[in-house]
Amino acid sequence: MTADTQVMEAAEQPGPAGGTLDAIGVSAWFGQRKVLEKVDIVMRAGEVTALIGPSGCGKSTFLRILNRMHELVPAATLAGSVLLDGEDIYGTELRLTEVRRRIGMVFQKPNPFPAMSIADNVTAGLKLNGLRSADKETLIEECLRRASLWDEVRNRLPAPAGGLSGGQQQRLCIARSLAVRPDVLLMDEPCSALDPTSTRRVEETIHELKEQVTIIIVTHNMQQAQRVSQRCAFFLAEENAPGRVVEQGPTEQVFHEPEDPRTADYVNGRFG
Ligand SMILES: Nc1ncnc2c1ncn2[C@@H]1O[C@H](COP(=O)(O)OP(=O)(O)OP(=O)(O)O)[C@@H](O)[C@H]1O
Repeated sequence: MTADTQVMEAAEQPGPAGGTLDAIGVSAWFGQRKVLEKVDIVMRAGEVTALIGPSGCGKSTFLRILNRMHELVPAATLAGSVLLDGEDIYGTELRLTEVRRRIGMVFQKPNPFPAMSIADNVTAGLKLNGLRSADKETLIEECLRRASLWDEVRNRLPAPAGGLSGGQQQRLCIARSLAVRPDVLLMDEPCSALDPTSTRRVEETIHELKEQVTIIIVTHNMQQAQRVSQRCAFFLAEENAPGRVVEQGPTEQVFHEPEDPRTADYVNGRFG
C-alpha cells in the first residue's frame, strides 16, 4: 500500500453524519468582475442547506468554491476561507485530492460514463482518488442502496449506464459520489433535468442521506427547497453589485417569517 493508496473497508458502515462546512467572508471574482461579496454561511453536519436566489446571483460559484472547483476557471479568484470541520480547505494541511474526495459534487445534468457498466460507474471515482476497495461488490450494493437505486438495477449491473432513465442516471451519479465516502455532497440543481417522479426519488434519497452526509443544494424550485432543506440561504445580486446573502436561517423561517422584504418577495414568486 503506497501513501496514495488506501484500502477502504467496504463493509464499514457510513458514519453518523458528515462534516460541517463553514464559509467565512467568501468573495469571488471572474477577472476584474466581483460576483460574490463576503458570504458567511455555516453548513452543518446532518443537515441539508439550500442555496436559493435568482439567476446570476452567484449560487453555483459559491458551491464551486466549497470544493475548490472555482479555481479551475482561468482568471477566477477568491477571498475568505472555507473550513471543513475547522480545517481550511485552501490551507496547506489538506491536499486538493483529499478536499475533492471529502466534498463531492453532483451536477445539474446527470453525467455517468454511458458506455461503462452500472457497477463500474459506482466505483469509477475510487481510482481517480487513489483509493481501492477491499470488496467492490459490497461497496457497489451499499452505494446503490444508499442512492435508492439498488432495487431497480440489481439484475442488470453489467449493463451500460447509458440505458438508464435520466432520474436513474442521477441516482447513479449520487452512488458514484458516495463510493469515495465523502463528508459533504454539493448538489447543483440536481433535479432540473428530471421529471416530477424522478425528482421525488432524488429528494427521498437526499432525505435519507442527510444523516450521513452534509448536503448543500442549489435549487430554483422553492417547493423543493422547503421539502428537502433544514436551513436556507437567500442570495441576491442587486444591479451592478456582486451577489450577497440577504438572509439565512431555518428554512421554515426563511419561507414563512422572512426578516427582509426582498426574501419575502422572492420566496413568494414576486421576482426572479
Ligand atoms: N466562467 C465564468 N466566467 C465569467 N463569469 C462567470 C463565469 N461563471 C459565472 N460567471 C458570472 O458570475 C455570476 C454568478 O454566476 P453563477 O453561475 O454563480 O450564478 P447562479 O446564481 O448560480 O446562476 P444560475 O441560477 O443561473 O445558475 C454571473 O454574473 C455569471 O455571469
